[in-house]
Parts: sequence; C-alpha cells; structure tokens
Amino acid sequence: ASPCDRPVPATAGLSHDKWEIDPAELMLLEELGSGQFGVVRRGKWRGSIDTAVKMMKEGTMSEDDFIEEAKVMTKLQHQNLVQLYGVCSKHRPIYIVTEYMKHGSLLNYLRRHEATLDGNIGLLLDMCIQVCKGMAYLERQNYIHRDLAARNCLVGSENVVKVADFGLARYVLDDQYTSSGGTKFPIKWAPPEVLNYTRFSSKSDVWAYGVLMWEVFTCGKMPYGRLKNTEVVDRVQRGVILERPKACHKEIYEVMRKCWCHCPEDRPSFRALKEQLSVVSQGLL
Ligand SMILES: CNC(=O)Nc1cc(-c2cccc(-n3cnc4cc(C(C)(C)C)ccc4c3=O)c2C)cn(C)c1=O
Repeated sequence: ASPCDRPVPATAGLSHDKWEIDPAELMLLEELGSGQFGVVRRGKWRGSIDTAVKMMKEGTMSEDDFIEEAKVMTKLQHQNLVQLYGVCSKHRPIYIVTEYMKHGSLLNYLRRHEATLDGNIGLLLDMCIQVCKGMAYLERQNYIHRDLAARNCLVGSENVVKVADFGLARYVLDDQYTSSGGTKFPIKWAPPEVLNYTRFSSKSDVWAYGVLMWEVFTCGKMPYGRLKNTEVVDRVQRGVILERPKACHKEIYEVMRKCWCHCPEDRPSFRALKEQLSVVSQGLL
C-alpha cells in the first residue's frame, strides 16, 4: 500500500522533520514495563492514536546516532513490523514513540496462553509465518534485526504478531549486552559466526528465527533449558541443535533445522522460508 494510507503521524507543528513528534501532543498513561533503555509507557498521540513511549534513560543509548537512524527506521513500514512513529528529541530524556500492541510480548503471550495454544499447530504456525513476513520485508530492505527472539515480538488483537525493536541493538551502550562475553548477550539465539566474530547478517537473523520457531512450538520454553551460556556456546560450535518440540510436526522441524546450518550461506533466506512455511501451512488445511 502507498505510504500515504499508513497511520504515520503528520509533521509536528514546530519542527519540519516528520520523524520529530511534539511532546505536547502526547498524553502519557500507565507504565507498560521497562526494557534495555528504561521505562516504557502507553501513550495517546493527538488524543486518539494508541502509542508506546520509550523514555530513554540517560547513558543507556547512543542517542545522537539513534536520532540519525530514526529517519531511516520511520520509513520501514510493514503490517508485521511494530511501526516507529517518531521521536521527541528536543528534550532529555528523548522519547521513542511507536505503535501500541495490546497483548504485549509474544514470549509472555505464549506462556500465558499455553493451555489454549498447545497443539493448535495452525495458530502457532501462523504466528511464525507473520514474523517471517516482517523479517522478509527487513531482509528486502537490507536491514538486520540483531536481536530477533519471541521476547522482541509483540502481539496485537486477532493474534496479530509483529517484530519490534529491529536494529536498536546497535545503539545499546551496555557492553554486558553488546559484547558476546557479556551476561546480557543473547547467546541462545546466536549462530557460530556471531559467537566467534560477531558477524551479523540477515542469515544470523535466520538462525535466531529458527530459535524463535522453537520458542513458539514449545509455548515459550527457554531454549537449552538451564544450560549455562558457556555450555550452549560449546554445543552450538559442535553442531548440537535444539531437539524437536513434541507439538511440532517433522516437516516444521525440518524448516527449523535449515535455519541452524553451521554455514550462513547454507541457511534459507526469509523469502525462501516464507514460501516453505506457507506450503507446510497449506498441507495442514
Ligand atoms: C500490554 N501491552 C504492552 O505491553 N505493549 C507494548 C510493550 C512494549 C515494551 C514495554 C516495555 C519494555 C519493552 N522493551 C523490551 N525489550 C527491549 C529490547 C531492546 C533491545 C535493543 C535489547 C532489542 C530495546 C528496547 C526494548 C523495550 O523497549 C517494550 C518493547 C512496547 N510496545 C510497543 C508495546 O506495544
């Protein structure tokens, strides 16, 4: 669809940068939680548009670099990406204003609804396909997520699933998160080339997507259970992969396994994954 029919807020009154939002037009409501950058609250923009507002805690983000990147990010528009509406960057802390998703993170949704979701292969597969569509769009835009996982996807009404916080990992200042030896580095979602050389690509996003599929089909279990990061690194280097979840058909597990090929070039693209998963989905009907 053309950009003009997207709900991206028009240019703020004062500045002429369409990614700049006037804070006077934001009404901050309840706290939704806190993430890598601090507190996030629900907000109303111009009295009617539901938003989530990240209030960037000082020292958590390289702000100037991010504000520059925000111009690019507001242009990334897809029905399976959480839309960045804009930023309030004329004051501190800066605000990052995005679309609001009423059911919160996919990981919590899977855990809370395990009873109704478990065994509903069609619905679990549909959630995976929605994430794949959002990621295939980012792949086409040569945009790497760098921290794809169920915790970084969000659920809206009618089981809509969208990918959130794509590309933001580049602006985190906490080196416990950014360095692969850090306690917060997402080791369990990282392929060998990221563990060894922090070499991110759309194919490292594909590896993470395979782990996300495993999270979905286990209704939110922790990959590799309670194994320590060092033990997971050892297994991944040796080619040991996650076992097939009981609720997962062999043909769906085959797709996951392809995402975990040791060599990035042997992994399918998100475009190919989308084709393969829709064939499997039709086979289920
Ligand atoms: C009930 N509905 C809701 O709660 N909806 C929503 C909750 C959040 C929310 C709330 C608190 C914290 C975070 N959060 C979590 N992880 C993050 C991870 C990163 C990286 C860089 C580590 C990837 C960056 C920011 C965050 C972040 O802001 C989010 C996304 C965001 N949105 C858009 C909602 O619709």
